[in-house]
Amino acid sequence: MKFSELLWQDTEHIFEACWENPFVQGIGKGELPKASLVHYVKQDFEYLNAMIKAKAIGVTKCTSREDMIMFKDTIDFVLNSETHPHHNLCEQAGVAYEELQGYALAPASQHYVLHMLHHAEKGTLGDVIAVTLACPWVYLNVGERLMKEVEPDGSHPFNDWIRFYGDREEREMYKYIDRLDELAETAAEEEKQRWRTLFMEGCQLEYMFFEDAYHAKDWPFARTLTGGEKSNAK
Ligand SMILES: Cc1ncc(C[n+]2csc(CCO)c2C)c(N)n1
Repeated sequence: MKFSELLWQDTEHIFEACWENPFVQGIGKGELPKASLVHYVKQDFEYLNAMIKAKAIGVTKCTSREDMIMFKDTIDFVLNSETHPHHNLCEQAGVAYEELQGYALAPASQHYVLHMLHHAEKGTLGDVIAVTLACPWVYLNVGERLMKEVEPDGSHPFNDWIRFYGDREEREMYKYIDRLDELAETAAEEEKQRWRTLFMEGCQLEYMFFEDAYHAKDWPFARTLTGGEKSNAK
């Protein structure tokens, strides 16, 4: 069995839970509360900044130009293209994108970001791939299922979001999967177990990201500092 098949076996139930999550189902139905959309974009803008940094750390773990290009292409993609689905959500929420940038992260997304950056910094090339792999894999899975089930057209409120993730060939993601499969062929058992854990945790964090966005779940108390300033404010 390929290593990536084992990853899928470990986490298929989490992919299923992501699909059934009310945020994803709400995208399909074209109905999501404004508060959920706003929370999602606020979190995701910062999450994507962290993803860019994690991939940049990935470059420092490479010994070949080919691997460097793989990370560089994702950085390009996140910087230049992944603003499209955000614009779609902002339009539906009736809020300017710029207004949702620069906020402090809520607990689960903060955990996701710190988890990703920590393991990218201290880990191997395989660790960087494993800790960032749930991100494209979950979105491709959800996007493809939405495409099939909803068959959205221009009149669907989240047509752009669904098509962005479900309607494009994810050659880039398969590069990471193939590379991790290749690394796994010669990796120590202990290292492979670590990659499985990192990927499984990434899938759980993807689920929590949808769940907390839907409920706009934030810190239990206002992030007010003595002196009255809010660190949550821009
Ligand atoms: C929480 C969260 N997870 C995944 C994505 C989707 N995504 C982010 S970067 C990227 C390319 C990296 O391989 C993809 C597919 C998102 N927007 N937000």
